[in-house]
Amino acid sequence: MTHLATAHHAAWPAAPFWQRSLCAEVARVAVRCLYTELALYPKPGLVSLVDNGSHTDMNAATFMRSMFALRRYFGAICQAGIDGAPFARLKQLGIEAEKRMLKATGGINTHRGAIFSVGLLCAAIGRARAQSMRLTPSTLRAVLLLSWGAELAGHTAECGAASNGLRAAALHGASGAREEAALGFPSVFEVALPALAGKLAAGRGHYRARIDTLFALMAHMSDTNVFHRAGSEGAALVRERARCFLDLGGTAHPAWKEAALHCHRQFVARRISPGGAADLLAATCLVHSVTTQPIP
Ligand SMILES: CC(C)(COP(=O)(O)OP(=O)(O)OC[C@H]1O[C@@H](n2cnc3c(N)ncnc32)[C@H](O[C@H]2O[C@H](COP(=O)(O)OP(=O)(O)OP(=O)(O)O)[C@@H](O)[C@H]2O)[C@@H]1O)[C@@H](O)C(=O)NCCC(=O)NCCS
Ligand SMILES: Nc1ncnc2[nH]cnc12
Repeated sequence: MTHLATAHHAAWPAAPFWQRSLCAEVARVAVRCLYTELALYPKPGLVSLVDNGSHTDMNAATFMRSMFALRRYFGAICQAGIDGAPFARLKQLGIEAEKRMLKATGGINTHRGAIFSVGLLCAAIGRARAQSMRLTPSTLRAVLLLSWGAELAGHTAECGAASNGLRAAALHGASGAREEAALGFPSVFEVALPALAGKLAAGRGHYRARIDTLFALMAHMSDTNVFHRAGSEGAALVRERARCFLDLGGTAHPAWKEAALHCHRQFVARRISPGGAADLLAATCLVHSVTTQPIP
């Protein structure tokens, strides 16, 4: 049994064995997906094991410390889903996780969005399994919205909160993580997951399929990180460059890596960092993993 599973089993001795096993596995897969995202390269503007992208305040080690700090959170929020916990409980777990993230990173925001998006999907996995539902993309999306859709809709207009995402919404009319969740993660279930599954089915391999999926997310979604850092012009550039990459065949093009590296340099020169797309890539990999590979 992995260290994480042992630790999880020790943390929740009261839960039935199947719940402890599920939560330990979901936590393992969630952290693996965050690492998969970090390790992917080239990833325009984003931190990887190769360089820090558009960031001066964080690097791969910062993200690794953050992932380690979150290793139990994803299991705990999956357990909350199993228990049928209300949104308020999920939010409490997320806020506690944010504090652990900030302590581990010295105050740097590496995964606030992932704590929210990946956390919610871990809760949906737990809820679906507690109701003996097969883990399919449609059942996970339905469980998410049926269980917490009303509260997520209310969360989009949280008054009093100050955040880059809410400022981007006010300044640019951008939608962000809140709206994405309230709609049941359309960028994941309607764009990224079909892209990932399609590229894998086409024999593209996991590495290139993930690159194409990241560009599909950048071409489609409203990323408040981009609006916050580079305004509407920056957001338009991200969409245009991503669509151009995909229109030329994505990673099927023989010079795809040079094109992606050029895009990376362009974004770094403008301090553009599509952190939301990075989070939803990790979320997509999580959903793909649990819906295509049986969880013990
Ligand atoms: C719901 C919250 C995430 C709050 O959202 P809000 O938009 O109000 O606040 P932000 O602080 O701006 O967080 C949004 C983060 O979500 C990611 N994101 C952006 N657009 C989207 C999108 N369309 N869909 C999904 N996710 C999106 C993105 O997160 C990633 O980027 C951050 C790192 O990049 P960086 O540029 O460094 O970001 P900053 O440090 O903010 O900017 P600089 O100062 O460096 O320039 C990192 O967070 C990545 O994860 C956005 O940043 C959430 O805070 C909330 O309400 N939580 C409640 C508790 C909870 O989580 N509960 C769990 C279950 S309910
Ligand atoms: N690799 C990454 N670089 C910058 N911001 C991110 N947010 C989530 N993953 C990220």
